[in-house]
Amino acid sequence: MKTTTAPILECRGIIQRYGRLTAVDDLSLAVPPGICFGLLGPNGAGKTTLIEILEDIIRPTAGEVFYLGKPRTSLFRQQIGIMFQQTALLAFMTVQETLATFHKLFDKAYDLEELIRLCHLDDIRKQLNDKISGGQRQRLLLALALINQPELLFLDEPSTGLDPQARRNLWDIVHQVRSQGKTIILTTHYMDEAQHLCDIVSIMDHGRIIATGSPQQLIARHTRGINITLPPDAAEAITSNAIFQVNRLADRVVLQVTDLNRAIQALLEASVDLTHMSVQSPTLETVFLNLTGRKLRE
Ligand SMILES: Nc1ncnc2c1ncn2[C@@H]1O[C@H](COP(=O)(O)OP(=O)(O)OP(=O)(O)O)[C@@H](O)[C@H]1O
Repeated sequence: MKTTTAPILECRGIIQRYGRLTAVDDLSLAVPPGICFGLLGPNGAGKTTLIEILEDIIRPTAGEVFYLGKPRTSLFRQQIGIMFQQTALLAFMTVQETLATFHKLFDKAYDLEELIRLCHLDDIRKQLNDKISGGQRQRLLLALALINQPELLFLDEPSTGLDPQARRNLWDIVHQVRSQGKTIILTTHYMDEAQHLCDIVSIMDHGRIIATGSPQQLIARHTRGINITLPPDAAEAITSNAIFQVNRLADRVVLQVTDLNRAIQALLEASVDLTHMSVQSPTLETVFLNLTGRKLRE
């Protein structure tokens, strides 16, 4: 028998208007508990607006939000964790003092030493907040978002501006939080971040959700299965047909194909220079390109 899990968070018919602009356009979604749910979309898609509505920071023009099947109460903000894109930290406080100050505010707070270990803050606990690196700051902000032991954690573009190593470090912690059974809702511009962290992804564009599924499901549903990449000036004579779907980007041409042998044969017959050809599996970026005709970051 198929069992369905009740969503931890659900919204129905959300509309957010700013004057004549509709930032969120009649949007509904349901997030099952215990997963990492990603909202992916280009600049201006409406991700931050939607997430701030879900966090109860903005009251929408129309629509309803339910937490654990019920309308949210005034306690909701104390029950969840939010890692904001920008948070001011007091420069004269150390990392440990900052954590201890917030720790005192909650009855059901995370064990401080455990939290410091989880977020890899041990080595910097005596450092002043304005003397820590970008990656260390994000880990501190994540620890602050977790301090009240929330079941639902919001991460708004958590790794923006971090170097690859700091991103990986943050992702490892997010994985651990997810493996503790917490539900995570994150927004990101980065396909690799969504692909790495998220069980379910919704792709948003122009205030609407245009596709939802696991990264693998979205890739299987919305791509041809194989990407051939060539330099931008190669394959000028190739147009979309039964063999190829052609996407010409500023820095490359991507040919999406289902049958690699047939595609390469067709390219050779058309005298296309394959010296700089590479073959990849499609990613969420390919999904986004196919659904919107645009790159994620244009
Ligand atoms: N307070 C506001 N007043 C007026 N317009 C707003 C306001 N907040 C957002 N917008 C507009 O709503 C649209 C959606 O913005 P939003 O920040 O939600 O998008 P986003 O997907 O989060 O983009 P980004 O990835 O750049 O953060 C944009 O056109 C934005 O300019």
